[in-house]
Amino acid sequence: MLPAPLLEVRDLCVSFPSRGRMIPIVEHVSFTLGERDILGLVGESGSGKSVTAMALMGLIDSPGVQITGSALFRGQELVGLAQKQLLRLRGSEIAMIFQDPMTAFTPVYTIGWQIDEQIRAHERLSRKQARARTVELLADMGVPDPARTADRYPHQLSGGLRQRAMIAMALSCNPSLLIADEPTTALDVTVQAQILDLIRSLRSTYGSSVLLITHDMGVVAETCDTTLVLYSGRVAETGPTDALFAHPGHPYTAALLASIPPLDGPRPHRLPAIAGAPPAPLERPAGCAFAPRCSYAHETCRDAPPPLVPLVPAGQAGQAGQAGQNTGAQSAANIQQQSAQFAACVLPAEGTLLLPRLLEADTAMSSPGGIILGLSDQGIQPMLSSAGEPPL
Ligand SMILES: Nc1ncnc2c1ncn2[C@@H]1O[C@H](COP(=O)(O)OP(=O)(O)OP(=O)(O)O)[C@@H](O)[C@H]1O
Repeated sequence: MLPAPLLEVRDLCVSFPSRGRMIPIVEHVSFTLGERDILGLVGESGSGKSVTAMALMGLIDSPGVQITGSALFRGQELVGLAQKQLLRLRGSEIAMIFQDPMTAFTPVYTIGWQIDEQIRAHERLSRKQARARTVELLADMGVPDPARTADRYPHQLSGGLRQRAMIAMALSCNPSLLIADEPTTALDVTVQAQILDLIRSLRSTYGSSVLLITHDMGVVAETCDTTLVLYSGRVAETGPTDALFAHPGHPYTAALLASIPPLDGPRPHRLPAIAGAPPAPLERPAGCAFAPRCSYAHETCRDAPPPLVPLVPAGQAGQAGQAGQNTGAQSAANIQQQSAQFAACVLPAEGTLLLPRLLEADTAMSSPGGIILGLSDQGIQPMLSSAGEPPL
């Protein structure tokens, strides 16, 4: 039996009231974070990453905010949990770090004093014992001369050191879950790499899982086991980072990946940019929110949001079904018999892009080239070989 996940979020929706209407900022977000996993929540500015995290932490205190869905943390429901219980969870089981460490520290006390106090709020320790623990934590975070650094005020530290000190403070209560909201955005590249190393090491040294919020696909690639791509408040795609980078299933993910500078080979003069902008929450189309910017959009993409379906690279579709990884995968013939209309994924010949689309069976069968994966609510199977012939 698979171990229970640390955090299981289902159908999370967050809306804020404005001028007598509710504005849907986050819509039906679902994901699972395993023990000691690092999940990257990625998306452009305004896509709802922070709102998702703040909702999980119970940190949204806007009047009239509506949060629905479920977020089970070790089986305990976070949505609708009383502030008193949330407060107990925060700082003992769940901690959060932010882009700007100055939001975590007050400028008028030394960082050591502030971490000592955080420790003493959760453990019965003397000042001396708390300070010893603070120094140990700072040392673990790679802070040089931690005893002396503890006596410094936040403004006396460099950005990288302040970030390390903030992570030390967040870890002072040994949280099982660390939510890191853009923790490296304000840092230069070298320090950024060090902080990412540190975050990666937390699972082995502290046994923590991390929900890492970023708009940087490079950071995700280097750091996260699993990636969730958020677009305009909705999940575009989620999956193991390696698989998602190798076979992006959503054109938005593919476009984000195309905008990362290549590590080797000639650098393009200009990186491709995604034309247009995400829709405002009240102007989100009924269908896929990315459809207006998507050159692959099909008519049916505009009718309803594409369903999130389990995808496997075309070559592995049959094996996954046999191995039982693909929920109840069945033969293409069965799928054809059962569904006049089904979601299909078209994999172009070069094998780099899977496009989730809703297509009539006939349309899918007549699509030229590539492999077409037919989908019923039971699973996915190839409908055509790469030569365009039915595999049956
Ligand atoms: N308290 C609030 N009341 C109303 N709208 C809000 C509130 N907090 C956030 N929003 C709106 O929710 C949207 C998503 O914001 P959020 O901060 O989650 O985006 P993000 O993906 O984290 O972006 P960034 O990378 O820029 O931080 C924004 O349009 C923002 O204006």
